[in-house]
Amino acid sequence: MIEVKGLSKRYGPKTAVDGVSFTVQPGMVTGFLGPNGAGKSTTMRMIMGLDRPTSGTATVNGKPYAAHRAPLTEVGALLEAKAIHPGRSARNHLLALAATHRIPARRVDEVIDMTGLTQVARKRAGGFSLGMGQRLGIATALLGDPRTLILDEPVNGLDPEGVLWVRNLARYLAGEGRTVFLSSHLMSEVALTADHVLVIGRGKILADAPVNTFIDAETQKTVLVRTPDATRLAELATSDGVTIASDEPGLLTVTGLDAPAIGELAAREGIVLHELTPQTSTLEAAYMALTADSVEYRTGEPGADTPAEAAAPEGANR
Ligand SMILES: Nc1ncnc2c1ncn2[C@@H]1O[C@H](COP(=O)(O)OP(=O)(O)OP(=O)(O)O)[C@@H](O)[C@H]1O
Repeated sequence: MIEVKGLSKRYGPKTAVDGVSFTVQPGMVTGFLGPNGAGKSTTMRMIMGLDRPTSGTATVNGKPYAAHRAPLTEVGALLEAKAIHPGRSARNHLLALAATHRIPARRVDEVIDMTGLTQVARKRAGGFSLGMGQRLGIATALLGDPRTLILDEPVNGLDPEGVLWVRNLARYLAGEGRTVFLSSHLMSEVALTADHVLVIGRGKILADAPVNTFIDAETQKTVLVRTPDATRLAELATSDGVTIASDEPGLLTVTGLDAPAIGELAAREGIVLHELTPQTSTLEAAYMALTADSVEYRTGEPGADTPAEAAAPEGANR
């Protein structure tokens, strides 16, 4: 379990993390989402004792990281900065780490096997592709068979097979009762992997909820209706709290009424329906709705009149 209380980090005038409190529970995968520069990596680094908080506390399995006598068996982390000697082989890197943490050498071969690195384990890590480097980072995180895993962008650089592997691994580890905390920019991936999401924007926690609760809270349910009598149905369905949009003749997107209510209204009025489809909202839509005001680095719309907004400097936010 990870417990963070009132955690803040300031870099000079910049507040990277602003008094965040949350708990990451064992037995599930928690996704950590937020726009670029929102404070995800800084938060994870403070949990791992790599950055000193300006204020607040972070504990893993009940203690600050540095207070654990055998930290690698408590927490395994994949963080962005790679601390591996480029001339060393992956196996030797893991063996050296195992030796200094009293982890048996056979565990090195286990994690090499688990992460699919067997073919390249004796090659210089300096020649590794981004994906192989990620696998080695995950192997390093798993080395101590830790109860808690912190993975910053674990699918970065992985091919589709690698992405699927990380998803299955994260779910498997959570299924064993471990705490799995991972950040990702890939919303569809987080939707498939995580049970719970924490959303951070400009250093503050914006949401802390089960994935489905978060999606329901941040998005409006819509129903797609196809009918040759669209104008009449739209007139009959319009009331307080109901909005109807029509992007093409005969097609309505209804917000504020569910599919059974629309179907029953149509039946009462003798209106023929060709399609009645509840639209499922996505994690991406919920995330976009929530973080719209928290984006630090915003790009202009393609084809918009003012393309100069791309990579706007800090402080130029709206
Ligand atoms: N060492 C540092 N010195 C100064 N500012 C920093 C430092 N590290 C991070 N920051 C700033 O703190 C803020 C949070 O950065 P952080 O890397 O935690 O965000 P993030 O959510 O991980 O972003 P990304 O998704 O782009 O990785 C950013 O504005 C960043 O520029």
